[in-house]
Order: sequence, then structure tokens, then C-alpha cells
Amino acid sequence: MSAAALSVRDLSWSPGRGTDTLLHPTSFTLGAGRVLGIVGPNGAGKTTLLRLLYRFNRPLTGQVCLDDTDIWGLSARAVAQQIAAVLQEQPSDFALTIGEIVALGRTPYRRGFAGNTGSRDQEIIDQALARLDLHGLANRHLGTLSGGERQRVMVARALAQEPRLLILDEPTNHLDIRHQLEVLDLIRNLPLTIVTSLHDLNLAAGVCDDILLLRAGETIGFGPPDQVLSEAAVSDAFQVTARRERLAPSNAGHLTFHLPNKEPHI
Ligand SMILES: Nc1ncnc2c1ncn2[C@@H]1O[C@H](COP(=O)(O)OP(=O)(O)OP(=O)(O)O)[C@@H](O)[C@H]1O
Repeated sequence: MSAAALSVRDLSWSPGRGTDTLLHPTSFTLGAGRVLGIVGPNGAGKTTLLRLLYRFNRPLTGQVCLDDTDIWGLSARAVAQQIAAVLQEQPSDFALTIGEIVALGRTPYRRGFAGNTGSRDQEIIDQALARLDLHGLANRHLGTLSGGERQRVMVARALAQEPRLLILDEPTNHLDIRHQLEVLDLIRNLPLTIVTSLHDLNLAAGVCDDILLLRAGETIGFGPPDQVLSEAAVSDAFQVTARRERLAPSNAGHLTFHLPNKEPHI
């Protein structure tokens, strides 16, 4: 498993001819092993961009390249061996056990219909279950799990896929504070290139090397969190008044928000 460099050039998308452009031409590069957070208000185009990155939607213009190879020049199977995505939609494989669902991550590596599970496959599946603290649940059916447990199952399945680029759409949704911290810690420490959308700007600043700030399908910032998530840019993008404060004793930056002309809320 080795991380891939990601480069996005003039990438744009609209749902069809004559419809509004939901993502305007966007370009950025992300070095192998870096973590990119995509942030922006509801409807900004975060999910739209992610769908282009995992080759669900074909670009209107531009390219998505992994180590300089356009992902549309690869077979679907080759893409599945390099890119895994954990999406917001809840899975519906309720009758499968957790072990079986995580094993689905090995599908892109199987040959033929029978596609027996090799010993290495089982080792990888076990590692993924362990990383997400799911061993105790391996024989449970998905339908009996809480929302947060299901979310961890989906991350484990993605890891079993051994991707070089991992895409996460709001991975902390449904997770309590401890499991949020665990998933973020995992993200920080995985030897993969990661692109994740996140609503919580402070969490994003804490876990991401780079931030891409979107508003109405336009990139309004790309770079290190402290630069992109300035008071002015956040206030403008989210239509709030944002302030950057310093937390004691770490002196780390922390954004607080309030509605213009109202008392602060955190
Ligand atoms: N297939 C589609 N056809 C028409 N409009 C679409 C389509 N997909 C997305 N949109 C619209 O594009 C805009 C961007 O949607 P997207 O889901 O990318 O936003 P987002 O930043 O992920 O939002 P949220 O934070 O609410 O999840 C929204 O206004 C959405 O309604």
C-alpha cells in the first residue's frame, strides 16, 4: 500500500447540458500522504467534488490524476484498487455480517466469479477490523449496529480495499466524541493520501495538512489551515462573524462563530 499524489486540473461539473455549473474549474495538487480537508457551507459543492475524485461522475472539463495518470484512462477495477470512498449514504447490506461487509473491500482484487478469500485477504480484513475496534462485532449483522458503529464498518471496508487515495464524506457524522477523535487520529496516521469533507472547521484545521474552501462551487482558498481559514474568509463563506482565538495553554488557534450583530456562540 503506497500513497498516491493527486492532481486536479481545471475540474468542473454540471448535471447535464444547459444546467447550472455546480463546480467551477478547480485546480490543486496534493502530495502523496497528505490530508486535504474540503470545507464550505451547505450546497457549496463538497460532495460534487468528491464524486469526481472517486470517478463516480465524469468531469465536464478537466482531469483528476493519480501519480499523473488520468483516472478515466483506467479500468473501473484498477480505480477500485487505488481509490476507496466512505460516503454519507448509509449502507443497506443489513443481512450481511460486519466481517462479510469488510471482506467486500477485497472485491477489486478477486479473479473470476468464485473469488476465494486468500490468507492475505483474511489478514488484511482482520487488520481493518482491529484498526476500527470492530473485532467484537465481526459476527453481528449490520442492521443491528448503531449509526456510529456502521460508520466505522464503512471505514474498515475502505481500508480493506488497500487504497492509495482514501475519500471520506463527513466521516465523523454519527460518531460520539471518542470515536470522532479515534477516526481523526486514524486519518492523521494512515500512510495514505486522504481527501475528506468536514463540517467542523476546528476539527478540519486540527487534522488536515491542507484545506480547500468552497463556496457556491468556487474555490475561495487552498493551502494550510491557518491561511485558508482566516476570520475574513470564513465569515464571508459562511455568512457569519468568525473570530480566531487562542486556546490556553496550547496557544492553538480556535475559531468561534456568531451571527452578525448577535452575541457569540461556539
Ligand atoms: N445531480 C444533481 N442535479 C442537480 N443538482 C445537484 C445535483 N447534485 C448536486 N446538486 C446541487 O448542487 C449543489 C451542491 O451540492 P453538494 O451535495 O455537492 O453540496 P455539499 O457542499 O456537499 O453540501 P452539504 O454540506 O449540504 O452536504 C446543491 O445545491 C445540490 O442541490
